Amino acid sequence: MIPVSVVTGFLGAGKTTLLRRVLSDPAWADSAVVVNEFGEVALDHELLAASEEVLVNVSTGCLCCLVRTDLGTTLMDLARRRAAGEVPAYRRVLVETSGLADPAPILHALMTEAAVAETHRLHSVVTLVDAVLGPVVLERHPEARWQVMLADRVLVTKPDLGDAAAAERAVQALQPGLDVRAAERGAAEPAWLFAPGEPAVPQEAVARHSEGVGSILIEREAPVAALALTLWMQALAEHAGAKLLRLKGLAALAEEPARPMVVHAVQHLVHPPEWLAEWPGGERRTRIVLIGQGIPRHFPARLLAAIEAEVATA
Ligand SMILES: Nc1nc2c(ncn2[C@@H]2O[C@H](COP(=O)(O)OP(=O)(O)OP(=O)(O)O)[C@@H](O)[C@H]2O)c(=O)[nH]1
Repeated sequence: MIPVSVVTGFLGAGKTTLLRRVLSDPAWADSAVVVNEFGEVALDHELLAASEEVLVNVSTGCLCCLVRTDLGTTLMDLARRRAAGEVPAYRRVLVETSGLADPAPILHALMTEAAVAETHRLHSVVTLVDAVLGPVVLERHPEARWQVMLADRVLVTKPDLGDAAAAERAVQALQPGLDVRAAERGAAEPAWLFAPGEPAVPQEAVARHSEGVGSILIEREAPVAALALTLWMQALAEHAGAKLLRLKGLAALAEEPARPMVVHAVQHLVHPPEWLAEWPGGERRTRIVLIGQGIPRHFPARLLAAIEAEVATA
């Protein structure tokens, strides 16, 4: 039986950061990782793959809605390749769900779908709650509440930026007595994170979602001036505020087009950019995904064009 652990948590809570850290530990590098993202392009896959030699499978779309076909097929296909020696003999599977996933149908499928349940065992569910936005997110988004209610343990992330104790109280209000710890940038003990849990079999096979959430893709062939990009992200975070659930992507800067800058924002919080050593797949193109609730479709691209024009004339 192959143990499967589910890593969940709302958009931008720090799931990819945690997995990168876990996979850099030699004792945990023999894990297969299945990443699911919401949005039109998959970036986590590139961020993870760019940093580590791991198995990554991606499906864009919502795993909890595609779960019958996608997750089951992915796990069975991986297991077949493992048995055939086509991929390393991984010892466990870590599933990173999309931030918008209701974990109930995912857990339901893992535990009840015959072929999967015969070869895989649901081992544990760890949910990430961000210390900055966690309490508000838990109040506003049903997916985030289900993620906590179905967790075996919760890791509070970004304690360096927010009130970890308040986030823990919000978590305990949903599941009193839950094992909660805080760690910065995924620096939690993997043996604790992935200790065996007692996942409940949820009744729900159908996902429950926040209303009106959609993704917008910004693509650019020409590099963008660093100042324009920074001003655009700040303006979006300030003006779209809570409607901007997530922004992330790879940007080609006019000042340094040879390597991609990784940009991240979560609601009003703009994280400092990071750099990748090279463009994944060699494609030097800015690709930024916004996940929003009620953001007009053309607003982000028009705002960027207006700021670029302003910066060019300054
Ligand atoms: N200061 C600080 N930043 C963090 C911490 N954990 C994650 N981040 C930053 O938060 C941003 C989002 O982190 P990700 O790991 O991409 O979050 P995610 O949950 O995988 O995001 P989605 O897949 O879009 O839901 C990145 O800029 C990270 O560097 C932390 O503990 N402290």
